[in-house]
Amino acid sequence: MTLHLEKVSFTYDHNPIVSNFSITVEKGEFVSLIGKSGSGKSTILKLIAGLLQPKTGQILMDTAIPSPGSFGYMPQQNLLLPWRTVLENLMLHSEIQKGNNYTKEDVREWLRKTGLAEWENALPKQLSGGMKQRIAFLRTILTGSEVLLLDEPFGALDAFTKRDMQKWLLSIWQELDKTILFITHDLEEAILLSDRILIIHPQQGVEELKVDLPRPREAGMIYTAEMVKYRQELERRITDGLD
Ligand SMILES: Nc1ncnc2c1ncn2[C@@H]1O[C@H](COP(=O)(O)OP(=O)(O)OP(=O)(O)O)[C@@H](O)[C@H]1O
Repeated sequence: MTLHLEKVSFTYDHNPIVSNFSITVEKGEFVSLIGKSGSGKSTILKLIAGLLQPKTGQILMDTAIPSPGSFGYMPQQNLLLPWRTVLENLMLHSEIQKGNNYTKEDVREWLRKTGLAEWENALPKQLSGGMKQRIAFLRTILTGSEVLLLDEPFGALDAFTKRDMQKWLLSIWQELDKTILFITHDLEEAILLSDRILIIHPQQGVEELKVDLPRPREAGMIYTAEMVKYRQELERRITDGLD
């Protein structure tokens, strides 16, 4: 299904944060949102997730109002419950989300597939930052939603862990056939992961850059001349704003 945001606007305390914002995201696309701090990226994801209501405009899946289960939202903080093991954290949606029943065995299968089986009984405090983000991402997948909304999932990780996570995420996404909207401040990350990058200009709108690099993407691509060209183009567009 195709996600449409049509002339969506939102204000906090009468301050316009998102103005007349329109985008279309096709099923299975990987789309990144970048823009200066405070440009409204997190607000846009929260509007799509249904955590905030647009003041005007509408959000549609094809032509219908999305159902509550359409989106899996991963906020900036991973929000794993500290008293629950990895397995118990991953069972959460099966326990609380009507119509989304999966078993512990299903979760174990996911943990095996994603190389995390040995962490099943660990508590969040025993996990590294990267490992916590992997579990939080798995939990987002287990919502069963077609569209995953990921708010800067790797922002707090060191460069090496980040590289591992990007590879891991791409390998899972290639299997999944899910749509991903991904916020990042890291231009290389946006280019390496995305089919398209949306550059958010506060109050002015959105620009788009299509990334025509072949898939599967390899980490080594960040050293290519093409990557440098995309990077320069992005930097220019973020800094210049819209005419
Ligand atoms: N709960 C809130 N109440 C009032 N203003 C808010 C609230 N949350 C965010 N804002 C304001 O809305 C604007 C957009 O915030 P948002 O978090 O969407 O930006 P962002 O582009 O995701 O920023 P960053 O890249 O720093 O995460 C900012 O000016 C912020 O101060």
